[in-house]
Amino acid sequence: MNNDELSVLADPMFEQYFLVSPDKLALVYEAAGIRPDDAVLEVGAGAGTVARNMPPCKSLTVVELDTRLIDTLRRQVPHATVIQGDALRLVRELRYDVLIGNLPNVVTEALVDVLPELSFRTAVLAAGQRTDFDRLRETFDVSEVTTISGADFTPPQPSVSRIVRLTRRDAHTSQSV
Ligand SMILES: C[S@@+](CC[C@H](N)C(=O)[O-])C[C@H]1O[C@@H](n2cnc3c(N)ncnc32)[C@H](O)[C@@H]1O
Repeated sequence: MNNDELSVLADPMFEQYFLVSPDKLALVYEAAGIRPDDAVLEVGAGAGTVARNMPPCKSLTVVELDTRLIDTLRRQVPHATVIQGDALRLVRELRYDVLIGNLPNVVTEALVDVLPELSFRTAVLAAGQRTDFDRLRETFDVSEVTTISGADFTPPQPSVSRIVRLTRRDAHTSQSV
């Protein structure tokens, strides 16, 4: 799927900017630390530009709210389980080791509130400059991976987002023992 086709699909009402920068995608995959036996969940999967090159894993599930994008996701990521629905509900219902998300900022804010209740190992999330991750530091190691904006996306995203990595502290401890 080329950039013109992605631009036609994008709906600003849903803050649909699709991450296409190979360099930034590589940083997302590296930060996620996906292992071959991991179940991976991507929320707000858009047109599948992140999911289509996800590193090998046991299973890949992608969630997207916009019904218009579901057929595109099925075509772009044929090996994934594609679910149409609300990420805020599905993150609680599904089981996964790694969570990846680039949701609208208001949805990410709500997602951050529920993260401590969930049982994933690592999350890599795009977030606005104002999203406060400090409240998660008791439960997670929090680090900023990079920023994404402008031509990293198709169509270009006017604002700057941060890519933030969260690793559960107890998962970190058990790996290093
Ligand atoms: C900025 S786009 C990112 C798409 C893709 N992850 C990427 O980086 O190319 C955000 C996506 O989240 C979807 N979205 C918005 N609210 C959502 C929700 N509550 N649950 C699931 N997806 C949602 C939008 O339809 C849109 O496709």
